Amino acid sequence: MLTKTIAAISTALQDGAISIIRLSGPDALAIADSVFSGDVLHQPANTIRYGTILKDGEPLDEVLLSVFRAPHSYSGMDMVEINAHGGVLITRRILQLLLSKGAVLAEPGEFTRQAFLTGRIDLAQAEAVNDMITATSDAGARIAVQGIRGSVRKLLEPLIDDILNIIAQIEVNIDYPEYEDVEELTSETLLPEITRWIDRIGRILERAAFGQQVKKGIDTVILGRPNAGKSSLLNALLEEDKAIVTDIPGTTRDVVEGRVILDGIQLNLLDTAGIRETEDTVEKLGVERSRKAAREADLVILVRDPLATDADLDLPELVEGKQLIEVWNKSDVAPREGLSISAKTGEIEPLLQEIRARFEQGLDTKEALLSSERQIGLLRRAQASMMNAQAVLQDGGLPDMAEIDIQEAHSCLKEILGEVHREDLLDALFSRFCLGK
Ligand SMILES: Nc1nc2c(c(=O)[nH]1)N(C=O)[C@@H](CNc1ccc(C(=O)N[C@@H](CCC(=O)O)C(=O)O)cc1)CN2
Ligand SMILES: Nc1nc2c(ncn2[C@@H]2O[C@H](COP(=O)(O)OP(=O)(O)OP(=O)(O)O)[C@@H](O)[C@H]2O)c(=O)[nH]1
Ligand SMILES: [Mg+2]
Repeated sequence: MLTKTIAAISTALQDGAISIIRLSGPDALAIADSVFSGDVLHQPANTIRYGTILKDGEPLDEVLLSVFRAPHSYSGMDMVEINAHGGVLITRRILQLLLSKGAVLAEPGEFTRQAFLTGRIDLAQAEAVNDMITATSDAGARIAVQGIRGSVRKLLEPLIDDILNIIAQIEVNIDYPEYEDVEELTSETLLPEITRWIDRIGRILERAAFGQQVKKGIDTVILGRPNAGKSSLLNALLEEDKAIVTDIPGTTRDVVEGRVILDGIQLNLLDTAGIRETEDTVEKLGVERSRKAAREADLVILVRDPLATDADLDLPELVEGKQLIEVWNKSDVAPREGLSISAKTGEIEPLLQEIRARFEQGLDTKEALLSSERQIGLLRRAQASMMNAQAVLQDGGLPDMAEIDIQEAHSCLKEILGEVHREDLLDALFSRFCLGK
């Protein structure tokens, strides 16, 4: 796999000021040398040179060419970057020329895959590179840059080391039970250790759920009685007249979507039909959609109408397990104690502050955050294995009977960093990357 030299266009395929064609692999320098006016083979590492790309002696483009030498490059292999005039046609011609000289067209994410396989980065760092490209909010980008810098390894390595130490101790106890210098490991000493690991993993998982929300945006549903001012609130949050507002209860029938970034945190907003008993077929379907949206939300903003006479909504089953913020609307005519806003006049600052307070926590701390589905799945498996080990010991089992579960947990944690990996899973992971990354 690491014997071929790959090439790809790393900039977007559209006319632009400059485009970059990348080469990576053992023949990168030689292939570049065969098409460049200057001497690439003797060009010092990490330098850029001016020259011409030549095809059969004919000049194709005037370019800048950079050289990186293994292992000090993005991919960890020899690399060349050609900075061309950014037209789609000329960029493609240069790529074709490189392919004709023996380079192989890269697969999506293959430069980053090389970086992983040469050991320059771990798998969590590779995932963070893609997270950076797909980030849609400042908060998402902040988590990604920490990930690129290796935050996941920093977070997990102490735990992995602790577990490995215990495994080693169990094995020594099995192999040399009579050995005097080895401290004997009993279920009594091991059990609290395992409980602590379960807690540690649990805390990481809790924060990971938060990291995941930040990455995809917080699915936020605006819920309430008809006429409470939900659509007005959506419009105020978006600063745009997106949803229809009238004084007729039951105006909103279908779900209306919007997206807003609040201090770097993305809210995926859904305005919904007011919830009430109704015989109207269309409205009924709308109410059902409101309930469904609420069930799938991360955050429910319950809008209360101080002018309404009907009973408040009682939604325990809908909001269970999610963040709930209750606001009184129409503060311009009927201010209330507690969170009180006016969607109509745009005075919604108290609500914004409450949202910030709920979701900002942890964002500016330097503490690392997991956010990938793959990583979280593995972490859950590690936790489940540790719980098995805990149960074995609690049932009076000896440490060596819990070893297999502890080992399983250990291997899940290592898999997060890619220290054990399966080729097909790597294929799936890197296929989500851009071509040329
Ligand atoms: N032109 C260009 N811009 C780019 C990239 C690139 O590959 N090329 N990157 C990627 O897509 C990102 C930068 N990431 C990079 C990460 C590591 C190395 C690198 O050469 N690392 C070596 C040397 C470090 C050093 O000189 O201190 C190393 O880690 O050993 C380069 C780029 C964003 N911008
Ligand atoms: N005075 C005042 N009126 C408001 C406020 N917010 C909304 N309204 C009015 O309340 C009525 C209903 O507003 P909407 O935003 O359509 O209410 P809704 O909750 O979306 O209603 P449905 O879609 O029918 O469920 C409109 O006449 C709005 O102008 C507010 O903050 N103050
Ligand atoms: Mg509405």
